Amino acid sequence: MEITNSHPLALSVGVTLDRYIMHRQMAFPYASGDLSQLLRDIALAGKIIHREVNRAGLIDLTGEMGVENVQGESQQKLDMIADIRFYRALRNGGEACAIISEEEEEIIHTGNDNGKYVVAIDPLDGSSNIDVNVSIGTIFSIYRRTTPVGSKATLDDFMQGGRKQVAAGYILYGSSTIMVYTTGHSVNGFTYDASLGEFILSHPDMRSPADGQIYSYNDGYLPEFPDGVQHYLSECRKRRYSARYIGSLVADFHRNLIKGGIYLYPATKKNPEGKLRLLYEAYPLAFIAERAGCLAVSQEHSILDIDPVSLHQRTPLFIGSQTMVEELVSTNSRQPML
Ligand SMILES: O=P(O)(O)OC[C@H]1O[C@](O)(COP(=O)(O)O)[C@@H](O)[C@@H]1O
Ligand SMILES: [Mg+2]
Ligand SMILES: [Mg+2]
Repeated sequence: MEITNSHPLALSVGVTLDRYIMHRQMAFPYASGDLSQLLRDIALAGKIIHREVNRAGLIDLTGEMGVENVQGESQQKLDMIADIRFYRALRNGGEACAIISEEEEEIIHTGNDNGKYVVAIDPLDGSSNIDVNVSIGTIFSIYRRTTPVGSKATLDDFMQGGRKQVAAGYILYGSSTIMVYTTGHSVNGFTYDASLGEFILSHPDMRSPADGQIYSYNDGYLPEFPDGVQHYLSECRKRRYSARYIGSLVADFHRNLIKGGIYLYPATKKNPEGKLRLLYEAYPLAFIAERAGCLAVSQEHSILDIDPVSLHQRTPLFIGSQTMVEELVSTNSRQPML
């Protein structure tokens, strides 16, 4: 029996993340490969967390740590594990000189003062879903440092603004684990094949539908939402759109990115500035959203145009299909949103 290239037993495994990154790098003759290595380091940490998430119930990784993070939220064990795993992968990789994390109050210096990049990270997004086996994720944002290489990174390196991100992405630990990221051009998704230990290109050049029929928000807070938002949501209901809310931003965002939809988390009494964090939740997802044809706003402003002032600042977030976000904003301009 002759085995040819197209023989069903010899099907190609597809384009691995490593190979994809290498090819992309070749498109930039002056690229040093540092950003490529940093993306690989993040993927490595993602593989480790994939393993920990999958067996969390077997190795006592569920439940709370019994301490609170800088947000005043009770830290889950997996929040800490993910935080440590990313710190180690970025420290050992050598490309990131500093990190900010949802789980840490201050800037974390990795000791790689010659590293050219800084990373803002939500090591585990959707913490309330960890113990109940619902999709959770990791969100990351990368900047080229502005402080001199060789020196200690400072707050300035993280206060550059959303449009200065050089890369952003997320890893979704769901029915499959997928890493989605952009370096400012196309958005691509790579599904993890644990049997090979490789992320494989499964969602090339992701483009989101211009419109959608899915809306995602926590209905428990509806009475506190501004009139403009309540009016928009009642329109969605009238049109019999589907209400879908997983309670993990990454998972709700990913579904809406693929199917068309909108995720809303306005300011509430509990979170008058909004709940989601600008630097490691809103900025990176807005960077991806805009490159996939979506919009991300807070009130009238694009999320990427909000000036950063502090490491853990929050923002209202409305993100999703262009037509839906535009309609929400115009509904707002007719009725006060906040
Ligand atoms: O429980 P609520 O108020 O609906 O908030 C859910 C939102 O908060 C988050 O869990 C915040 O992220 P973390 O889990 O990383 O703290 C989002 O993932 C999610 O969309
Ligand atoms: Mg989060
Ligand atoms: Mg988190």
